[in-house]
Amino acid sequence: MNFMASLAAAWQRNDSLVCVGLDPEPGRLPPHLGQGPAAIGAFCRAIVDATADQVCCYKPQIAHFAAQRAEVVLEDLIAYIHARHPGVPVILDAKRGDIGSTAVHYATEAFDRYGADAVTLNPYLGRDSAQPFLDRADKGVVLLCRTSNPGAADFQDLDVGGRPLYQRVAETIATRWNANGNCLLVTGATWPEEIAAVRAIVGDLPLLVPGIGAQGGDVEAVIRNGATAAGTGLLISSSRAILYAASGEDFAEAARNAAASLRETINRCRGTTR
Ligand SMILES: O=C(O)c1cc(=O)[nH]c(=O)n1[C@@H]1O[C@H](COP(=O)(O)O)[C@@H](O)[C@H]1O
Repeated sequence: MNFMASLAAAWQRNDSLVCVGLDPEPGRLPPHLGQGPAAIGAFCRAIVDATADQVCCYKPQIAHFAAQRAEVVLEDLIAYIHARHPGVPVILDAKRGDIGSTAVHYATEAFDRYGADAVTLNPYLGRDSAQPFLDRADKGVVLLCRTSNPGAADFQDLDVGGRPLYQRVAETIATRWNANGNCLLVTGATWPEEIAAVRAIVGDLPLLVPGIGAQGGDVEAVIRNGATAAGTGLLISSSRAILYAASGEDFAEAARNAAASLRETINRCRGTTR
């Protein structure tokens, strides 16, 4: 099944728009797990097993693994998710972006080495930098549009012919880069007005929305401004608020409760609470 179809199926099956970000931080692992790559693997597997029926996808962030020499742990983790929780897609958060001849290798890395179902990209270098990813029609290509961080406006809001750059990015990707129907955009939860502006431009194109939880984004505003008419179209991502809900031996149970609570809040806002 291609990425968009498995995402739609996961939205439906788990009645969830929650994306759990897998961002293991060495200083925040539960002490009883120890430290190092093996502890990172055990931590992430426990989080996944505790939350898999509450989510529509996972999003491991590559630097959190690579910085700890745990790339093999990341490979094994993505294989583990596919084997133990089939149908839950995995977005590799790598924010790649380079000239085409190098981008080919980044695409191979994300999809063939790591086995990710989708990957985040920075579109700054333009169409040819994204083409090796766009050509993988079965995979998702998640492009930064209006990011969640405080400095997002520095470049993304610059006026380009009467409209801010991020709106040009949204329009160009939705109308010209999405020939295979495999594009998504990143719009931070911390900027709800910008989410509404992007939604108005891109129709039902899915939006990855990080910034809930630790960054303080408002779930209700995200749903109001970003949900499609069908009440989906969003992957609402939270990492630290779920991963580090507790630091003791109950960390996985606490993560499950945090993910379930976010799912409930989202579903209340979109009116699908069962
Ligand atoms: O592409 C991303 O995932 C991303 C885009 C963005 O605009 N803001 C953003 O925070 N992220 C990522 O989403 C995660 C947010 O983590 P928390 O703030 O702990 O939920 C981090 O892994 C960020 O790298």
